[in-house]
Amino acid sequence: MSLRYLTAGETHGPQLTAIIEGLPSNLELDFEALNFQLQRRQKGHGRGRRMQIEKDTAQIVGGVRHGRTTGAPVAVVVENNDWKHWTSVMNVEPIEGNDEAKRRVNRPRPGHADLNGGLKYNLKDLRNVLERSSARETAARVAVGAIARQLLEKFGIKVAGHVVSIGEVTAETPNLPLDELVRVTEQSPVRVADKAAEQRMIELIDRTKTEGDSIGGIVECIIEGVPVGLGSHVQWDRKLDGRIAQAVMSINAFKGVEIGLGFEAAHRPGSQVHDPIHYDGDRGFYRASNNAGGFEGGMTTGEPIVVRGVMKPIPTLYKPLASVDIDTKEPFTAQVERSDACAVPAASVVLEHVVAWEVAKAFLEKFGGDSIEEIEGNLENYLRQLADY
Ligand SMILES: Cc1cc2nc3c(=O)[nH]c(=O)nc-3n(C[C@H](O)[C@H](O)[C@H](O)COP(=O)(O)O)c2cc1C
Ligand SMILES: C=C(O[C@@H]1CC(C(=O)O)=C[C@@H](OP(=O)(O)O)[C@H]1O)C(=O)O
Repeated sequence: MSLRYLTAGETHGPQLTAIIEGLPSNLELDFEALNFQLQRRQKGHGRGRRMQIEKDTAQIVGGVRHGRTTGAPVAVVVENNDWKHWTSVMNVEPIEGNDEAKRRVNRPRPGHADLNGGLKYNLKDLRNVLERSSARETAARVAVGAIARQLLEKFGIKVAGHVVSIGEVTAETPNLPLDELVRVTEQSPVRVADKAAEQRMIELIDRTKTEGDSIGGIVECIIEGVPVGLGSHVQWDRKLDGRIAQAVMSINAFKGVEIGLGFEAAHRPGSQVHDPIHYDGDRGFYRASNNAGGFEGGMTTGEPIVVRGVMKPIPTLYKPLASVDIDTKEPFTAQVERSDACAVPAASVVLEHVVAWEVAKAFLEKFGGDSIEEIEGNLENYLRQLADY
């Protein structure tokens, strides 16, 4: 059985729940590291008041004993602290005249899931759509991805992420070793290593917020230490770059994805795109450049995986756009719900974890076994085969 997960839960409900199936036994989990990733997702300049209410921590309520996976499904819960402020809104049906009716959503926000979800599911209170379409769900996905990340780390695979740009402000990306990039960007409120760009990004976010507007950006994830040959060229749905692209596009508000050079490849001749092949007795086959971002033929090349995602500006605007009241069909401005002005730094953490999940899944497809020890043996055999090639 391949690795899979589902999440459930509303943004203002009691909790988010995730069930992961297909993890091997004997994976030692570092709960502190898991919660550290959840807390990283909450940070970043431009987020709204909700992030001061939440202190995300994961409770593992199945599949783990004595700090190690047992091979059974792993169940993870992240509680919503905000639930206590929303119990009546969530539990009492809004009817004309009651307090809950004031929180009914009937003026869909352009750019959010409100109108499509209301029409599709025949829901007259668009809160029923909002509650699940909210990116609160990405807390559950980071919890799940953080477990996948620990599996990868067990085999020497490292994951990092950072912000490339916010609006028109682009950060210089210094050529730092991965650990150093992680350390430096972690201290930045906008997750960049470029101090001048950081300042301009902060000013841009503040200005945008004051104007009642929102702003998006570009985030990047890098994964190092991946062996050659994860994914496969033989079938469309086994191409790992394609699977990563789907995962990235599934993040709320992500509207584009690039691997390696990405869209820039369209502007260059082949001689300035493809990565020449070299061989060294110690390293084996390697590339001096990595324009391919770690993929050829849907398979990893052994070079770092480099994935970029584009986040559109947040849909909820404090100066709302034109909308239509779904009751009267009269023109109205869109509903204003509490909102972030910019969540690009947080989104970089989500990106890391959805990509880590896909890589872990492909890793288990290739080296899978029911226990960590069995996987270690399978990986060792494969590395020997590569060395003898
Ligand atoms: C970390 C994160 C935080 C977000 N915060 C908000 C927010 O506060 N307000 C909002 O309207 N949208 C927010 N979004 C974006 C919406 O969830 C998203 O636009 C919506 O679900 C519609 O989906 P789509 O943009 O992918 O079409 C956030 C997205 C992410 C990744
Ligand atoms: C709760 C989170 O993000 C939320 C994502 C979100 C949306 O519409 O996507 C809207 C806001 O919800 P609220 O109105 O409750 O503040 C964000 O805070 C989170 O990231 O944990």
